[in-house]
Amino acid sequence: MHDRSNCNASFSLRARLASLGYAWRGLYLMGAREHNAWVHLAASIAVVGGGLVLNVSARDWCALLLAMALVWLAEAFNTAIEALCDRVEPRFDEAIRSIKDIAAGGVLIAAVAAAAIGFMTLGPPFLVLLT
Ligand SMILES: Nc1ncnc2c1ncn2[C@@H]1O[C@H](COP(=O)(O)OP(=O)(O)OP(=O)(O)O)[C@@H](O)[C@H]1O
Repeated sequence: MHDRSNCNASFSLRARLASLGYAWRGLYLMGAREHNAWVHLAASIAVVGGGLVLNVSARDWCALLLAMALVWLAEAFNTAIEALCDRVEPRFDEAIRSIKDIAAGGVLIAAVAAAAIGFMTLGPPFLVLLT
């Protein structure tokens, strides 16, 4: 096992690039294991497609990108917390149940906020397109 305790190691570009690789691996694992990530991916594609078709402003793109990032961030932390919980206690445990439910609640908050932002930014130009 690697010794992870050396906090005073000098700066290394190679190590920074390796960290990026670890982060990409994390995203891949989230996509492979977490079905909710597929839902987020479908929603993200729909939002980006909608933004392009409706030609929304730069300010609206900022809101949409932040909303999508918020959901992905919440889902990533939720997935990591779930994996840690399953590793620590695979059997039924009331504390684990609460921890997982709280993490899931965080995703719900992010998703509701993102949906509201999506409706507020894409809704009006979509209605204009329809009429
Ligand atoms: N070890 C456990 N002890 C007690 N309750 C648990 C345990 N594991 C999961 N749960 C309960 O089941 C719920 C779903 O847990 P799970 O790990 O399947 O997460 P999920 O992400 O909601 O499911 P999915 O695998 O579909 O993404 C949790 O929110 C929690 O209430």
